[in-house]
Amino acid sequence: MAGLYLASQSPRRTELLTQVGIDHIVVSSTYEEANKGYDDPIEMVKEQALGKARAAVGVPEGSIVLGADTIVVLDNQVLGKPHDESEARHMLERLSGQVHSVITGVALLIKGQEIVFHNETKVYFKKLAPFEIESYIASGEPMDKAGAYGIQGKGALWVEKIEGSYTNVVGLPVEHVYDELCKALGAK
Ligand SMILES: Cc1cn([C@H]2C[C@H](O)[C@@H](COP(=O)(O)OP(=O)(O)OP(=O)(O)O)O2)c(=O)[nH]c1=O
Repeated sequence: MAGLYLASQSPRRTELLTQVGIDHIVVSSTYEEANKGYDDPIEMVKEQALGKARAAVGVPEGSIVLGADTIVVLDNQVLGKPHDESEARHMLERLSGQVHSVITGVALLIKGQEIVFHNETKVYFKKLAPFEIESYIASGEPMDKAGAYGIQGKGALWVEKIEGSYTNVVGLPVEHVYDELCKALGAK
């Protein structure tokens, strides 16, 4: 397989690819995310993923490039990464006791094609007490994560159940990525 370049600074995405044995090289992307101006959250994450992949830096000709973008959607409203603690508090208060979707858009640039898809997981959140929200924010965990929580960390305490892919919530639906890679490479 041609080399796979992951255009992402998310530690979770490289960990997930490593976990399942997909060799890759992490590179940066010059793409600037803009979460505004989209009516459809799915179109938004797909566009952002494609933008990140297209703007990958230092990728040799003929390589495979992967870009991804993850958001939380509650009542048709997009929750990205909180800018500060008060935004994180507000997000967690809104998620408390509710069901939301985590949507990841993925773009694969492979053999001259742009393959773009998404994956959606429903997450059922427990009701959070104010002291739980405060101690969670004080832990620092919410700050670099869409929706201000990490299911792979202390945020696991707030999740009652999920419907769909777990890895998708963490930031990259690796089983879906693997299927698309196999299809594109004619391996399956
Ligand atoms: C909901 C959820 C999100 N997240 C993370 C995954 C993503 O890293 C982040 C969403 O932000 P993204 O903008 O998708 O990604 P990023 O800025 O971290 O990295 P890059 O743009 O360079 O690819 O939220 C978790 O780690 N756990 C969770 O449970």
